[in-house]
Amino acid sequence: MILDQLPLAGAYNVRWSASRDQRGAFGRLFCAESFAKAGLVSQWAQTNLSRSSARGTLRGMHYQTAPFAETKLLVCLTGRIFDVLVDMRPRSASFGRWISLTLDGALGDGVYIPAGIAHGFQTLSEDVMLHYSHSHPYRPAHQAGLHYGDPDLAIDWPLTPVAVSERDRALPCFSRVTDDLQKERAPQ
Ligand SMILES: Cc1cn([C@H]2C[C@H](O)[C@@H](COP(=O)(O)OP(=O)(O)O[C@H]3O[C@H](C)C(=O)[C@H](O)[C@H]3O)O2)c(=O)[nH]c1=O
Repeated sequence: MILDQLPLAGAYNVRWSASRDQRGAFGRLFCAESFAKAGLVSQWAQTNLSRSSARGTLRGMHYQTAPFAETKLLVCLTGRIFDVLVDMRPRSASFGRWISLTLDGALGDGVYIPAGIAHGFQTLSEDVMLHYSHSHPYRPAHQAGLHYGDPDLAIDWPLTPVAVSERDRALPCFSRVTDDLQKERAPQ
């Protein structure tokens, strides 16, 4: 796999550099040694599989709060998604900035999402399957998120969102969440 730094510090596009032959293709999605050498998380507490049926399905924006803030390695297995990362790290130069990238299951595209980043995606095709590796276990009490339609973030979703969960519809806007985070940014 090939790690390409993204505009948010510590985030990477993880490209599947497969060996191809007459049978098809084979390649690594993750390597503890390579990830540790690159200073990335190299141990996972949990993996998840996410399946979305309809084109336009929107999930997010999610993150876990401390002490269960999690790093994620997401790999697109089938279909295509518009993937979005929002920097929630109070001391980051890109605090409050969002970036997007398209992940294609046919290419085995992945993204490495460091702790402190809110993550969400919208499917660009039907029948999308994603594989998640999480650095920390799931803790419902530490589940947090941002509203995908936050006017301050103005995330440029490519399609009209469909199949948004009630939980995601009720998530707060960035300005409400960051009041506390801004206090963290203030010089000590
Ligand atoms: C993450 C997780 C969820 N669940 C349960 C909780 C809900 O009853 C159900 C669906 O969870 P949720 O609605 O959070 O699933 P998504 O909306 O797809 O969230 C996921 O997609 C967004 C974009 C992410 O980045 C999150 O890391 C990931 O949680 O599975 C578990 O039982 N274990 C788990 O580890």
